[in-house]
Amino acid sequence: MSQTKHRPQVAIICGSGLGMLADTLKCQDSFAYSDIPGFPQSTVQGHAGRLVFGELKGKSCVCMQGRFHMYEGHSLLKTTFPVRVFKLLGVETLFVTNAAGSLADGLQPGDIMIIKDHVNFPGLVGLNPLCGPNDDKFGPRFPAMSGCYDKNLRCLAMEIAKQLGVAGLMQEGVYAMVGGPNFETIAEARLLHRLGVDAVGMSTAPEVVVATHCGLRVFGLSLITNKVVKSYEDLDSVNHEGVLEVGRLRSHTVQQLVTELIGRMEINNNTNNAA
Ligand SMILES: O=P(O)(O)O[C@H]1O[C@H](CO)[C@@H](O)[C@H]1O
Ligand SMILES: Nc1nc2[nH]cnc2c(=O)[nH]1
Repeated sequence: MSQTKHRPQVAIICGSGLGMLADTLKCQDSFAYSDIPGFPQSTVQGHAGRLVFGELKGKSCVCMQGRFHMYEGHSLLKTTFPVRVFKLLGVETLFVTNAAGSLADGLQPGDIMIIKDHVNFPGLVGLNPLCGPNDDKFGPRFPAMSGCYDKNLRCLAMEIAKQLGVAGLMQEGVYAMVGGPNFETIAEARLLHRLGVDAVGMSTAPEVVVATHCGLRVFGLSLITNKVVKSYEDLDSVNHEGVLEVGRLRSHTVQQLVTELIGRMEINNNTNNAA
């Protein structure tokens, strides 16, 4: 903390290809992950590996330009370590963003899904960052997850989208985390679709679990970068370059939305409030 004057209230985790969110911060102090004791290193293209502090619309923020994924070989405790650092820095609200594939017919590449809820597939089989001795300093042994994506922030985001003229690109939906790093087989895609999943990715859920455990308010959005192939007749296939490209194309809209939302949201409201 001696290295920066910023005392962040809001933390932002940038998804694949969404690192430009950090560029909007004013009066930046930036630190390479390699210079921060205990921080893992980013190994994925499109995740720069920098922690950026700065101001956004009068609010003090910290932005992870690059997140950690389970498939990189990090333990879940490591992938979510920054969330607990944010809590200790005094952060109240966590913004999580990701790139995801769409399973829902109504979600097209370039659309933005406000995350209403998630299915944490690794968590369902015991791969959960909260496994092991509970640290009561952060939260309870058995935290509720039924309200982990704040309803007020979701509503405010839709209101802002209307004002920005981008409401047509946005809808709420359910995100599922799978382990990766391979993309889905067609049978897996069909299974996820039948289970009611709208978008799938390889991140986010563990961060949200740890954030909710320690009482952070959470807002999440998925940039839809591709349709997940669900038909044996479909010759399309997804690749990481294409994922990053959609991030670049939608960077301005995502930046506008996040900036406005941070500017207009109330701070000091640390209660979980989801429908
Ligand atoms: O979830 P983020 O970090 O946005 O990245 C998504 O994009 C990558 C695949 O292209 C995977 O890492 C997936 O999780
Ligand atoms: N698992 C998964 N992750 C993604 N990240 C971006 N697109 C996808 C996808 O189609 N599947």
